[in-house]
Amino acid sequence: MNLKLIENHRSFGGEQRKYSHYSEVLQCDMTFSLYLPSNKGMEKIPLIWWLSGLTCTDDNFSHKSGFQRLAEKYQVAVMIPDTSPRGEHVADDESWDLGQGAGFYLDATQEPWAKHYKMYTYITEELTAIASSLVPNFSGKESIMGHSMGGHGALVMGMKNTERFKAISALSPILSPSQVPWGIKAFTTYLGENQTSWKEWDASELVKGTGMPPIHITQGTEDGFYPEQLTETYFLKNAQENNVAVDYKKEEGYDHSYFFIATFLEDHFAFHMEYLR
Ligand SMILES: N[C@@H](CCC(=O)N[C@@H](CS)C(=O)NCC(=O)O)C(=O)O
Repeated sequence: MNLKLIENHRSFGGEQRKYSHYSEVLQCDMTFSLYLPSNKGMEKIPLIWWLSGLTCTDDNFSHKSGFQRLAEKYQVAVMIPDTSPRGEHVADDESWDLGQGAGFYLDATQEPWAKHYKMYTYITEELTAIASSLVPNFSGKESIMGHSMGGHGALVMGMKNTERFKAISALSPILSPSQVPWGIKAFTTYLGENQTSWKEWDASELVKGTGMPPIHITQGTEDGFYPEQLTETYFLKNAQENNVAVDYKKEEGYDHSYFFIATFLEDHFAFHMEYLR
C-alpha cells in the first residue's frame, strides 16, 4: 500500500492529514486528505466522504471550505480523495473539463482512459479499506457529499451503495450528465458513444431505483454554470415519480465558488449528522 503521511496540521483541535500512496486500482501515485476529530470523548467516529469538482485536488476543500470546524464540532472524520488518477504516464487532455482533474468518479471503459481512470473502484474499494484502517474508533457509519462534478459523484456512489451510505448531499451538482455539455463530453470519452452504458453512471437514471438514502442539494442562483451544466428539472422529475426524498434548495445570489460552499456547509453537516449518529 506504501501509505505515507506527508502533512499533518492541528486544526480546531483535530488533525488535518494528507497522505500519498501507490494505488493498485489506478496504477499511479495518488494523494488524499483525511480529517480526524480530537475525539476527546472517545466516542465511535462516523465518516463523511467529500468529492470535489473539476480542476480540484484533495487540497481545495481542506484549504478553502473551513470544514474542519464542523467536523470537530460534530466529531466526524472526513475523507477527501483526489479527482482523477495523476502522473505523466496517465492519459490527459488539454481542456480543463476532461482528463486529469476531471475523472468524473466512474470506471472508464474506453482507450486510452480505461487503464487508469477507475475512480469509482478506487474510492469504493481501495480507499475505503485505507479509510477504515486510519479512522480510530470508526463507528462504521458513512455518508457522502460533494460539489459540482463531485456532487454528481456523491449521488452516484450513494445511490449505487444504498446500504452503505446513510445520507447524500451535494452543492451545485451536475444532476443529468447525459444531457449537459460537461457530462456528454466526459461520458463519450470515458464510456464511448453507446448511451446505454451511460445510464449506470447517471444520477438522473439511478434515482429511479429503490431504497435511496435521503438527499439534500443546494444550488446558488448566480452560479455561472447554472442552469446549463447543472439543470435540475429531469433529476427532480424522476425523483418525484419514484418517491425518492430530495430536498432541493436554491439560494439567492450565490455562485459556484468555495465562498458558496463555506456558507452552506454547516447546513450539510447537520443534515448528515441526523443519519450518522
Ligand atoms: N475553469 C475554471 C473553473 C473550474 C471550477 O469552477 N471548478 C470548480 C469545481 S467545478 C472548483 O471547485 N474550482 C476550484 C476552486 O474554486 O478552488 C478553473 O479552472 O478554475
